[in-house]
Amino acid sequence: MAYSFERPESFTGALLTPVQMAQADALAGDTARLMEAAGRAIARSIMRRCKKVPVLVLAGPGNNGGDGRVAARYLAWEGWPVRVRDFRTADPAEVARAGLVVDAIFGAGLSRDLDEHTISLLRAAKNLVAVDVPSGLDGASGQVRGFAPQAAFTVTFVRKKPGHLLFPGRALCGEVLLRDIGMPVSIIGRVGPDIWENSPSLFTLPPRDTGGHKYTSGEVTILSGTLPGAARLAAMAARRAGAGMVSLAAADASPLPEAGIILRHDPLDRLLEDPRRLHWVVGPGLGVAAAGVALARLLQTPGLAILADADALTACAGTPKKLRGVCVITPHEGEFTRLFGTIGPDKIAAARRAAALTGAVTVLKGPDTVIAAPEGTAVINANAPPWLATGGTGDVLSGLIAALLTRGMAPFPAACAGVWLHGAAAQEAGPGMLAEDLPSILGHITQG
Ligand SMILES: NC(=O)C1=CN([C@@H]2O[C@H](COP(=O)(O)OP(=O)(O)OC[C@H]3O[C@@H](n4cnc5c(N)ncnc54)[C@H](OP(=O)(O)O)[C@@H]3O)[C@@H](O)[C@H]2O)[C@H](O)CC1
Ligand SMILES: [K+]
Repeated sequence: MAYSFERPESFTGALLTPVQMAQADALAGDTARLMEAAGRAIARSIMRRCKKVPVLVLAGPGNNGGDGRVAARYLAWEGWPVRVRDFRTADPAEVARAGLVVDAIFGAGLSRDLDEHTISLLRAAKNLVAVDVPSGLDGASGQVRGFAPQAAFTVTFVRKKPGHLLFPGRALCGEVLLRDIGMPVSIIGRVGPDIWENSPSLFTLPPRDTGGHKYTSGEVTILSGTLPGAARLAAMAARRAGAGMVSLAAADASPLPEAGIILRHDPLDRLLEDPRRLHWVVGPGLGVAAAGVALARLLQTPGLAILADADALTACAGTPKKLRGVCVITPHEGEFTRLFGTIGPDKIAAARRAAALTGAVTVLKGPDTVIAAPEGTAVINANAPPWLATGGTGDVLSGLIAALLTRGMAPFPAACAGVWLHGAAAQEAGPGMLAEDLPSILGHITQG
């Protein structure tokens, strides 16, 4: 059964694949009315955002082309100089002369790579607005079929598509304007979205337990090893994000961490004797061999919530079934590839495959992080600024998600919340941010 969010149909963060969009169209059964609304929305967006210049609409053979033709009619009514050309006979020289090109060649019905003629047309455009998606962009995966142009903005309908959020699609679309064209919400519900854009609407942060003591807020134990700074960053994030107690478990005599973090030198078996010690982070800076041994030992103990990251993932390279029993995994692309093989052209399918194989909520990190649940629900995150891609930020994310687990969140919403809050904290920190700047910001944005 799919993970169920509250208000799933009306929530505009639901994403529809091109196949699901076609199903919705078929169920709605009134394409002409929807196309009229779509064309009007495109024309309005252009009139609001662009100076009045000669417009050339490149129209394809399907309904994407139909939307473009309707848009041309509305623009002409408003006195805009506009011409429509069938993409098969259009001339690149004419495209190059246009002040604005409306790319209505292919949308959801793209079925193969663009041919040379279509590529030469789209390459010639100097200023382009895309209808639904830039032609050549696969709306399901964000991948390019041969070529796709850079749009100034993209006008899409009903719900965004995964390809608007996944790279390289996200960059090619420019700003994505989502327009309501009167598709009944009940039809979206019947199609059954199973991919979502991450946002606070997907999760509820539990209130901090005002009447509780440090153990009722949950304890996180983070294994520390060869690079103790990584475990410390995770520990700082976990403390700020509301874990009641945070322990660093170090086999050797590591230097003292910050006040407030408990350092334990006890062997793992001894630590596991404490029944309150339920939440574990294994991997950041631990060393691959130590991580493999510790993970195997933790997995022998029933009832633990284990987050595996970094060296714990590398320790399972090529044998991902060793992760069975882990609750959340947070691989970046390299770790993912070592575990499961190449991501391939469909990042959502890859994350789903990994989640199904391991039984763990899979956070496939990147500028377009995908979070997948073992039963297949997937979420794409789009709030991470580019400066979040710096050393140590992954350790912070691990500690943050572990803290949310100790606060009682289920693994999937905890992962969604962690990824979103991580991006929000980085935005607040601004360019030039260091990973160690994030925990203090998390302190105030993770209140329930
Ligand atoms: N609910 C909505 O959101 C609505 C969206 N609308 C718009 O409709 C399009 C989808 O329309 P559709 O007709 O299904 O598909 P396309 O317009 O994208 O194009 C399909 C035709 O294009 C041919 N095709 C596909 N790829 C290529 C290619 N690389 N080279 C040449 N020809 C190609 C395809 O041929 P086949 O051989 O595959 O059949 C089709 O002929 C959506 O994007 C919105 O813009 C509606 O207006 C209403 C509601
Ligand atoms: K298009």
